[in-house]
Amino acid sequence: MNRSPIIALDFPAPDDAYAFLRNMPSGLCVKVGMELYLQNGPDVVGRLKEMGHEVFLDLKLHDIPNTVGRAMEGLARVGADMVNVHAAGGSDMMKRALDGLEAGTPAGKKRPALIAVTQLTSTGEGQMNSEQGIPGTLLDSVIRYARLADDSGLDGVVCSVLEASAIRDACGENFLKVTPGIRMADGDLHDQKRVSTPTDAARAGSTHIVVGRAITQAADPAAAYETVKRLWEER
Ligand SMILES: O=C(O)c1cc(=O)[nH]c(=O)n1[C@@H]1O[C@H](COP(=O)(O)O)[C@@H](O)[C@H]1O
Repeated sequence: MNRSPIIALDFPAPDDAYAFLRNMPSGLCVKVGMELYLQNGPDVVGRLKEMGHEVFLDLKLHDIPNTVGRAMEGLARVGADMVNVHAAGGSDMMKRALDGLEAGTPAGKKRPALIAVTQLTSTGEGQMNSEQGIPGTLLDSVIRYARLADDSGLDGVVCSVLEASAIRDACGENFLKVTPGIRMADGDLHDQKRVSTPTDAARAGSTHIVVGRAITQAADPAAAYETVKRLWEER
């Protein structure tokens, strides 16, 4: 995907997403997540592609290797540019996901990029320690998952901006660091815990930022998008 900010189209229905996009610039990077996809199916991805947008299909698959591999084989035909799994599913699952994507990608088409969620940006360190039973720092857990994803052949990870530079050191410049949890300096955090601004994301080495409510719920979403894009590109 190109490096423009990825707008999370977290809407219940395709018509809501299309209405939102009517007032936005063309040729965007957008994200279709569970809310839109699970209620409406794959057509929305094809339609967004026809409209000229690049699409990150964010379904965060996490199941046994065979199930994820076969699901990815099907998803490869949906036409997204990027898809994801949870790194916690393990190395076998991630390798099967990649094999499935490769097997399902139609001849002559580019395989969608495959990235793995490390620790959700809504997770804090105390919660990780007590609820997931993972001791140590959140940064250590994220780096561990990033290395596992890299060793499994994936193209990158989803992480917060706070871990992006350490992942660059561990996995290299070209390994994707897709960072949600983006807020303007005075923005509402909502349910996110590990947040940063577009400026800090650019400085920390994020390769992509994912921005939802800071744009979609702004009074003027097009102006909010332009501000995010300008700050992100002023790297
Ligand atoms: O995989 C994701 O996109 C994702 C991973 C993560 O750790 N945190 C996270 O917020 N996301 C997604 O990024 C978007 C963030 O939305 P906002 O918090 O509204 O900017 C949502 O669509 C989330 O599903």
